[in-house]
Amino acid sequence: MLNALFKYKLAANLLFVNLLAGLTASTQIKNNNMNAYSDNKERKLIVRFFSSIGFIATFAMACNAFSHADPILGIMLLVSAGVYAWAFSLYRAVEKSATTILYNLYCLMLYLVVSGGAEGTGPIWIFIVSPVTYSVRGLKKGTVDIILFLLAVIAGFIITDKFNIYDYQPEQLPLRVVISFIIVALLSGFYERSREKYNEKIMALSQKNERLATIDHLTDLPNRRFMMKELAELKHVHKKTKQPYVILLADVDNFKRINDNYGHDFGDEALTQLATALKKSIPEQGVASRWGGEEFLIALPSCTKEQGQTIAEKIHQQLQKNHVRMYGKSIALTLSIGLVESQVETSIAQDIKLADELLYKAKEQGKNRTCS
Ligand SMILES: Nc1nc2c(ncn2[C@@H]2O[C@H](COP(=O)(O)OP(=O)(O)OP(=O)(O)O)[C@@H](O)[C@H]2O)c(=O)[nH]1
Repeated sequence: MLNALFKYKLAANLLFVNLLAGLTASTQIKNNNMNAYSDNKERKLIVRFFSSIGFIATFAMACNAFSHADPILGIMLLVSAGVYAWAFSLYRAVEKSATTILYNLYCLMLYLVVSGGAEGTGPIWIFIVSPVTYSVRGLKKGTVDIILFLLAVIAGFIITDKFNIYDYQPEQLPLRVVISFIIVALLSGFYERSREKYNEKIMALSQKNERLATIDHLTDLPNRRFMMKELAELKHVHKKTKQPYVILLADVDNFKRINDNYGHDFGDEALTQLATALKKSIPEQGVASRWGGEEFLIALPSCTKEQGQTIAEKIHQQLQKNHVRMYGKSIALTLSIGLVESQVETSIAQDIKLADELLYKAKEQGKNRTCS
């Protein structure tokens, strides 16, 4: 009878551990999808999954304990099932829910160790602990928790032996359970470590791709795509707070001639040095972007038309002072700029169109100037 019970519990335990491994693996597959990556969402899913499984398992075990005339075990399991149900309801407070699930599990496991559970098979359940802990806590916190839990289990076995609370048969069972637990914990820890490393790599790759998608590779300035997002944000804030901002649309003068006279490489170098000069000339909260070709769009948050004109003037002066130098050749770049202060009632497209018109006015008026 005891043998059958032992096998049944062992099988149930294995099924449980495999289920947890499966869930962790499916989480990892989902995490591979860079667009859908969200640690927090996955964590919530894991915590909710564990609390529901915990509730179902402990509730079924409680019914079983009552039917086998073991009311104390039955009550303990019922209390535990109640705590799991409560943890499930804490879905949004994910940390609180995770801590509740874990410590409820530890208490129940320690009780099973000390009391022996049903006919001395209680300790078999402790193998659930390491995969649940790592999935919920992560590698570092999980390892600390598992070590503390293991020490408590060893203390539990010593206490049962010393005070004869439960007489384990065969006598070697506690030692074997502890050794197997350590092996399972090490394997789970190793798996969690590779999973975390893999996730870190994916996150780094995702950030790199995101950066590449928003940065112009020649000048290292944000690209047009990034600037469109920035402008949308500025317009949104402007509409809410009425705080003005300015856009400068700048075009390099006679750039075709520079390319023709000095070569394309020199032209590239000129654009790179121009980008550096722009970054130096604008305030820290300003954003200079490469709008396309030899055109640059600069956004100046919390800035009036007059302040924008001062900054545009600074840009003209900076370019006059710092010539582009390469292959022993040196030339002064000049820019024509269209300046627009954003209005609440205008759209981003309208602001850019107006800046473009003003830029061409600057070209018509003889270049190397700002029109607003
Ligand atoms: N070297 C280099 N040249 C570029 C790049 N992008 C655009 N250009 C060149 O910039 C030049 C722009 O010429 P235009 O549109 O005629 O303008 P411009 O010569 O500056 O004349 P204005 O705008 O009237 O002052 C073209 O010859 C493009 O090939 C780039 O990334 N590198």
